[in-house]
Amino acid sequence: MNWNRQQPSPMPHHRYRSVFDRVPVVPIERDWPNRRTTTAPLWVPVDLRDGNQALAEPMDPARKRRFFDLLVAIGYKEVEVGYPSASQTDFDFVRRLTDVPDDVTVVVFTPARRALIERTLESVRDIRTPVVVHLYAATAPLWRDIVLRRTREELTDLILRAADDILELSQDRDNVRFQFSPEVFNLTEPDFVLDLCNRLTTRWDATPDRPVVLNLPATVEVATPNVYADQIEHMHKSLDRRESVILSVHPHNDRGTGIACAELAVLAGAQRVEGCVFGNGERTGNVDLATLALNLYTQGVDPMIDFSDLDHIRATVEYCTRLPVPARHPYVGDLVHTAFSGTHQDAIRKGLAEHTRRAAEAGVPERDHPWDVPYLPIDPADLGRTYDAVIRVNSQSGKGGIGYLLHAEYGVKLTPDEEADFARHVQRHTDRTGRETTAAELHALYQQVYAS
Ligand SMILES: CC(=O)SCCNC(=O)CCNC(=O)[C@H](O)C(C)(C)COP(=O)(O)OP(=O)(O)OC[C@H]1O[C@@H](n2cnc3c(N)ncnc32)[C@H](O)[C@@H]1OP(=O)(O)O
Ligand SMILES: CC(C)C(=O)C(=O)O
Repeated sequence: MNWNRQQPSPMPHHRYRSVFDRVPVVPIERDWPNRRTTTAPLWVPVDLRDGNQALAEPMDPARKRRFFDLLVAIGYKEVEVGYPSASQTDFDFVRRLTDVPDDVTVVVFTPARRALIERTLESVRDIRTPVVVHLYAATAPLWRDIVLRRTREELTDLILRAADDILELSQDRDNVRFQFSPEVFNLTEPDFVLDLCNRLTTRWDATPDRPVVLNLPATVEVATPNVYADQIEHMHKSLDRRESVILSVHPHNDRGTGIACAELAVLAGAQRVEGCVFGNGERTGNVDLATLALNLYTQGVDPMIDFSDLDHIRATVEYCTRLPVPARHPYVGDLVHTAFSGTHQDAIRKGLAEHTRRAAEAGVPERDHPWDVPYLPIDPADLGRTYDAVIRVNSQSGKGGIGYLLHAEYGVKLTPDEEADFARHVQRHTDRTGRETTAAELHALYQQVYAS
């Protein structure tokens, strides 16, 4: 019997090439599949630069400042604050950042052009706290050939001259460190990008006390995450002065696997991750730092960032970016802690009751007891949320969810037989209306049905 009846699609897939035909992927003895992540990497939000450049209306200074203050308040210790040579707004915002806490590093982003480097360094002239000057240039062949129109040698020359300019213009500034990003690292020949990175750490004289950040972006995501992990592990194992380099990654999300790329890259040796708090950024966005942090949290690892008031963080980010967070967004979306379906509701209800029972038995507050509730990978209360939205009723629901809601909202406790009977009435009602039934409507229906 032929169970596979799929037909070739009419779409011209022959126009596209596998990543393995676009860039040499060095075969490596990979260690990353056997590793575990037990500590948080250094997080660097780039919302004020990469996120900002993706907005139809870039943030005004007030919005930028509000975003910056939020990032610092929740625990980020390094923040990319802008592209100061891009606009007067960006420049002025950075110029005014003279009250940054001592333990927070600001990163400023610049292309490899002397005049723009001068402007960038001018923007941080009065900042006494740590500063990273972040130089970027595209290194992948497609960009070299058609955008920059330079050979490998010419591009190396351009980048090293820019590195020298940065060195010269910051020579009396002890608080300045350096970062380089070979843009579209993931489509760049490994020998070329390795050579370039090594030349930069030599030129900038990277030391353990004054490490250079080498940030290897998947500027446009083009491969499955294991390929990116291999590329990162190759660099991790091959770079000169490794102990004087902070190896950083900067995934985008074109294939929807930015999170996986970052997680595997950390296993592969990356120490630092750049992204945006809820994944804003060019096209499908930068990697989502909130999801990455909370993924760690749900493995029992301290993310080192405080997401315990997630709705406040979300409201601030939505205000600053003018972009709504979708209902299904991991951890923070309106519907991510909600079950409409009957068997899930039943499991959650039993799981919550069992959680309460076990905590009491152990003699610890419920908020301290290990969390193990079916279908809820995280306790909504840990994110500052209530259990109000955990169960909602429509035609997909069953007696368990209906009973839970009536009890939780109105203190009406039904016996199992009563629940089963009332659920039949609710089912008829939800089938007829086709809508969700609120707790209030449920209660009204209950009173109507059992009035006498
Ligand atoms: C992956 C990333 O996120 S990279 C960051 C992208 N972000 C931004 O572009 C936002 C801010 N940018 C800007 O405000 C402007 O692009 C500026 C001020 C930097 C430059 O503006 P303009 O001088 O008008 O140039 P334009 O925007 O057209 O950029 C194209 C030029 O930059 C060159 N260029 C591109 N990247 C780089 C780089 N990293 N270093 C040096 N030159 C570069 C291109 O080759 C091109 O030069 P050409 O005109 O000689 O062909
Ligand atoms: C140049 C860098 C860091 C970048 O924004 C990207 O490649 O997406």
